[in-house]
Amino acid sequence: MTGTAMEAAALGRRFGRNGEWALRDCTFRLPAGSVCAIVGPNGAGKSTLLAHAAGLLRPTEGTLTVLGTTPAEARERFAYVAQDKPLYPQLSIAETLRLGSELNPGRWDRAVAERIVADGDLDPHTRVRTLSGGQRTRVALALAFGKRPELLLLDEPMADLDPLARHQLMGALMAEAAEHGTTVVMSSHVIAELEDACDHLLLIGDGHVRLAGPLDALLAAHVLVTGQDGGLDPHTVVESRTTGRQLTALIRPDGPLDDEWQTTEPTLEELVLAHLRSPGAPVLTLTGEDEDWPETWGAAV
Ligand SMILES: Nc1ncnc2c1ncn2[C@@H]1O[C@H](COP(=O)(O)OP(=O)(O)OP(=O)(O)O)[C@@H](O)[C@H]1O
Repeated sequence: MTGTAMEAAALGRRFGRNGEWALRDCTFRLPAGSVCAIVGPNGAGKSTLLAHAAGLLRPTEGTLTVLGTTPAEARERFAYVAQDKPLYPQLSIAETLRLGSELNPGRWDRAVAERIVADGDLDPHTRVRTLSGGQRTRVALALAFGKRPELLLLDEPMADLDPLARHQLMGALMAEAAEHGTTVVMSSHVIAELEDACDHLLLIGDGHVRLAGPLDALLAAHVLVTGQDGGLDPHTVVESRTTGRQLTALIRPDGPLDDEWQTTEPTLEELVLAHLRSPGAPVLTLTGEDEDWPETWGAAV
């Protein structure tokens, strides 16, 4: 078993004594070195989860550890880029990076931070307050990368970047993860950009973990079936639609399928959209360490 980058056990968080639960009963484990996408609808709890991992919020119940310890103790070993990318507006980019270097003595990678800024054609003397949203994101990512963290926590990092910048920074992110074994955990609503980049998925809905595990295993545990509207027992149906007598469904097979079904493996987008449209579908958590998988077709828990 590889090391663990993040582990939640029955994690729950409510805002206010009688407030709604933003997260409830969340249990998952993320191996070190993985690149994990956190997806889910607006208000699902993605930012709340990342803020707990960054040590900015305390659980109401349960636990969340990062890099094998508490977020407070791991503080120097991870970097967190919040959704609103807070930076000091009065500083220039160069001063911002210098601050990054002073706050991270012994681990600051000046070259990597400066390269990310230069790739965006940004003049280091520009004041942060005059930058566009996407340019601020680039500086925030430069600060995070420069820290040379073991774990990068990114809350919708690509949301305000143009397609070219998004592609280039995503590439930089992947190269970083591959070269240094950095674990990356990022929330995103842009599913298409996650498919090639991520190897783990955490789908959160209404504060609960709905899908968790290695992407390959989660995809392989599902099948898109098309055929005459017949029974799908004993398989688990995540979502089904009928047009005339034709039925299309995303299922989790519980054994071999009848020959009359046409089957394909879903794309990540199909998997995520089907679960978003069917919030009542049973939870599926795969560890990737089940040796007899996929013969057992995964274990629904
Ligand atoms: N400081 C807070 N006080 C009260 N409720 C909060 C607070 N922060 C978040 N919440 C609530 O917790 C729930 C989860 O919010 P969160 O920001 O984690 O969702 P999200 O999945 O990141 O959403 P989005 O995709 O819109 O960014 C929401 O119902 C939200 O209203």
